[in-house]
Amino acid sequence: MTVQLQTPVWRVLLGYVRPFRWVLVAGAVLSLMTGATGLALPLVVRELVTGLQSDQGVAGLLALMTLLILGNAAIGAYGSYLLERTAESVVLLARRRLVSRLLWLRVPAVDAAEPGDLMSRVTSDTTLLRQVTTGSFVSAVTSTLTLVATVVLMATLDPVLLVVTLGALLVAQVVMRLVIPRIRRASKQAQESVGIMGAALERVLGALRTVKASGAEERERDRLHAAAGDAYGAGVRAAKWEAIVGNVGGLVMQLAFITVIGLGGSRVASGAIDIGTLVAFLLYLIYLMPSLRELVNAATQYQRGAAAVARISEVESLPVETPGEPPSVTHEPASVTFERVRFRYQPDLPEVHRGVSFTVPPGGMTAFVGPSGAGKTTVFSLVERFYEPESGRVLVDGTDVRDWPLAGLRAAIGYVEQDAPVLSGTLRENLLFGAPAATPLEIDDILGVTRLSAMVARLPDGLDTPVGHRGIKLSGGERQRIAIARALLRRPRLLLLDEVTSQLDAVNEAALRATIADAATTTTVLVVAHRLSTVTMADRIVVMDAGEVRAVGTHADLVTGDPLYAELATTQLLATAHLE
Ligand SMILES: Nc1ncnc2c1ncn2[C@@H]1O[C@H](COP(=O)(O)OP(=O)(O)OP(=O)(O)O)[C@@H](O)[C@H]1O
Repeated sequence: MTVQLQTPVWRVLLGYVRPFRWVLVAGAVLSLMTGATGLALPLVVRELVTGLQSDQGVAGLLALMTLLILGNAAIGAYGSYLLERTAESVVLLARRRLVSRLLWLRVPAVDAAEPGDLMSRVTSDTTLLRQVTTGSFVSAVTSTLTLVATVVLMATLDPVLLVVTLGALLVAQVVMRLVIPRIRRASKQAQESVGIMGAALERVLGALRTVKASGAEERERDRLHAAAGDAYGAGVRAAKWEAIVGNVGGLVMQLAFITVIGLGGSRVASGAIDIGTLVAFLLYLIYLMPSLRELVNAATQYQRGAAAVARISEVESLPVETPGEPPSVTHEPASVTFERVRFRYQPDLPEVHRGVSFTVPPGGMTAFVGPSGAGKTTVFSLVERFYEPESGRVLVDGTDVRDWPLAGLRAAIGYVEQDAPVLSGTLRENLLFGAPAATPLEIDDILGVTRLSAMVARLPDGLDTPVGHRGIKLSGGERQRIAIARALLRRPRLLLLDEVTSQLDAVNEAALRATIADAATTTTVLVVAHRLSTVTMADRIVVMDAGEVRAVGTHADLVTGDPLYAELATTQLLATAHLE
């Protein structure tokens, strides 16, 4: 997925953080208070050292020190809890936003994406936002402030020693500038490899039987190992640069420490500063280190987060559907009209519909026949408005589908796809998927109609039996009938059945034909049919070939009137002769 981002990464990040700004400010203030109590300590120590030297009472100072230490710990703990909690909230927000986006993605965008990669963006990339929120934004602010305050306090103690310290800070800064872009690149690669792994996993686990039957386990393992290896390589590269940045910083500070001790010692000896001041200065130098480390950390976390944000924003910039008004409840059969519809799936692919026109009046049954690839399933996809025509119009009940509220349009339609998908969950969940408000009586009724009652009765848990991932525990015919039952339960105005009889045995097929005939009395039924027996009972047959409608008529009309149909009828449509 390569979508060019318009908004700079920090802006996108701020967008995620904005709802929590006040908690973050509170967390930052607490962090600063921790810093301030920490910074006050060396001053108290200096007084203590001076007090001890001159034999003054130091009980008060000791009590103040204890208070500062305890206060520092308590405020620090609460502050970091607040920040971590907020960071979790940012992740939650990002995940919810992504999920809300994903479910409404337009179908062409889904066609172009890898589900496993999309999944890794929701699960893995979002976790990186966690560190950015606390590790980056807040730390950057608080450690900068602490750093500045420390430096100011150091300046008041001894400007000469400060110059040495600033020199060290400058070196650390140069190193950071060199290394940080490399961390970002490595992080992006690591996240991309995780996405590739997700996609490869989804592909393999989704078709594990085929993988096994093809003996492809080892090859697929190698692909996955390679992706995992890439993620490892990129992760190690990032770790290497992070280690360099972190330790160069530490090294520079230690050198500064040694220099300050040497130089400071000689300044104490010459009487330029007293010993208490040197001790306090050294303590500040020690305090400087965590702030500096945090700043480096903030910068590296930001780079990691930036890589993740880029991947998250790519998903957020994909086109989504707007469901529109809630559907009105009517069950009248609907009409369907195609007016010179031209359509291609992608701009660089050939046309799949090359001026398709037909009209289906309300009610009755219409069969679509034609060679494989003629564009029959595409008719259904356009009626559902999964895609939009390049030119021409698709009308349902006389209204262009683009002018229908999407939710209303789809509520009017019951659609059984070619491979009749069943979702993991129980049978009941599958049946109620399209009609959550259906009553037990209606379910019973539909089970009878789709000849599922006997099968359900045989199951120990009846309707509450889990069907397995994609209904793997069901037979192909059972899956098809459940998909049909699910569509019928919606009491649709328009029923789209794509090759629903293909996997049924003769008895069930005859039963289903009766069901379809029954449905056609109250609903408009469109079927893509591969069985002659289904086609012959249709009120009208639309013969499609190479993206065009060749002929429309009844079986009797077409057998004599259309050579392609006559050929299909004798050679390609599956005849169930013994039942006819
Ligand atoms: N999502 C898609 N992206 C790109 N091309 C597609 C997509 N779906 C279908 N096609 C192409 O569009 C053409 C028509 O497909 P369609 O599924 O409408 O044919 P069909 O008549 O239903 O065929 P069959 O009887 O084999 O199911 C085919 O050449 C197919 O390769």
